[in-house]
Parts: sequence; C-alpha cells; structure tokens
Amino acid sequence: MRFVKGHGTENDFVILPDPDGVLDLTPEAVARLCDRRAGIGADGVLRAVRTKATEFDADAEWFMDYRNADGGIAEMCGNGVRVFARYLVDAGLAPPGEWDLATRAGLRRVTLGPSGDVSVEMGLPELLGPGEASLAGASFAGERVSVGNPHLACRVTEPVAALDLSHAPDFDPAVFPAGVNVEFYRSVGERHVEMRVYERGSGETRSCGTGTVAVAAAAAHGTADGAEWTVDVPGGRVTVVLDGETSFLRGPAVLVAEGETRPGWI
Ligand SMILES: N[C@@H](CCC[C@H](N)C(=O)O)C(=O)O
Repeated sequence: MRFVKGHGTENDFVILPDPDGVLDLTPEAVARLCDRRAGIGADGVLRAVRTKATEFDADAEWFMDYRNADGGIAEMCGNGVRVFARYLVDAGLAPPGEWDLATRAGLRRVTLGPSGDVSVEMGLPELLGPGEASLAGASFAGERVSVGNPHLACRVTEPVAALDLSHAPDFDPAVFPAGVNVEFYRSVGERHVEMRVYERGSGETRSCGTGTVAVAAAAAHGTADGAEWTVDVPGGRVTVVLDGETSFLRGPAVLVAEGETRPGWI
C-alpha cells in the first residue's frame, strides 16, 4: 500500500492514495497505520479518493475520507484538508490555485500556491451554548461549537502548558452523544490566543484546525466580523479569519515522506 506522510502544524497524517476507491480501509488497519510504535504513526488517515468512486454526490473531483487514529470516522479535519490539498497539488492530481474538495461535512474551498501555506474556507462556525468538561478533578466551562465536527472551547487563565492532558477530559455524554474535541485556550494578546486540544479519537494532538476555528469563534463570540485571529498551538501557529458568514484557516502544510507498507503487514 503506497502512502505519503505529512503534517499541518504537527497535526500529522498518513495519506493513502486510492483514486478508484478500491481500498478496504478497516478501523483496525487505520489504527495500525497510526500506531506510533508498531506502525507509521499519525493522528489520522486521509484516504484520497475520487468523489465519483464514493457514495457522496458532490461537485468536487476529490473526496477526503478522514479517519481518526483510533479508526473512527470524523466529519471534518481542518489541518487534514490543508495537507490533503498540498498532497494533491504536489502529486500533480490538482492544480495550484483555488478549488473545492469534498468532505463528510460538505465542500471546502482551498487556496494554495505550488508550495507554502494552504488556506481553507471552513464555513460558519456554529456557537451552540455553554458546556462543561473536567480534567484531573477540575471543572472547565466552555462554549460548544460546531465546525462540521463537535468542539468544546474552554477558556482558561493559566498558561495552557500547565494543563495535564495525559488523560482524556470527562464530559457529559448526554450533551455530546457523538463525543467531542476539547480545546483549552488562553488569551495572550489582542485577537491572539494559545491553545491545546484533546481530540476525539486521537488524544492530545499538537494542533487541530477545526479546533482553532472553534476557539477563535468562542473567543470572539460573534463580535469579530472580518477579524483575523492568531492561534498558537504546540505545533506552531495558524491564522483564523472570521467574517460573520464564513471562516478561513491558514497555515503550513508539509509533506515529509512517502513509501510503501510491507506486503502482508496491514
Ligand atoms: N485534527 C483535526 C480534527 C480531526 C477530527 C477530530 N478528531 C474529530 O473526531 O472530530 C483538525 O485539524 O480539524
């Protein structure tokens, strides 16, 4: 099985080229690929399949089939879209410029040159009201946000580096029946926040694109039309623009390796 490895602010992915949709990608295979000791290691898998080879009906040539490291399916992955677009352009499967790709959360418009940062239109983040999570016995109030996938953005006052994210935050499954990605963010300047995240299905990651949009939306709370937010994550920095009708996520997308899994391993 051919693969490419890439990351966006160190949120890393195994990309599986599967233009004709012939791969039988089981949750177990995804978990093995993502295993950091016994596999290639990644926060998730991006299967690159032509939309016409899927059950989805969308006006885009390519569909991003995203899976979390535990093998579960998620609706959207902001950094994944950026890395996926960089892969398609690098492989000559899509042109530099502006075009749509299909995801389970709908079409996403990407903008990119032959190299460098990738920007993706993420849609309007939906603020859904208050929520709560607890971590190491402490309770954190947050804002529930949908960016196609579910988030709880919790504002904190201490540096986020001080948080113990070695265990998953607890939350009320009645409030988050499909699970939730939990972000902790602190304001460090004007429209500038630092953030850490514990992702559903992947654990703590060094960045989460949809999470950065959720955090910017929660911090702005509907007051920042046209405003540009800087979000620092453990893996680097991204920019989020909220314009009242949609949002944009911009940041680096890097391909680092490619190869072939050993026959019979998966
Ligand atoms: N890292 C991603 C989000 C991936 C999906 C998430 N773990 C979920 O289950 O919703 C991003 O960059 O947005």
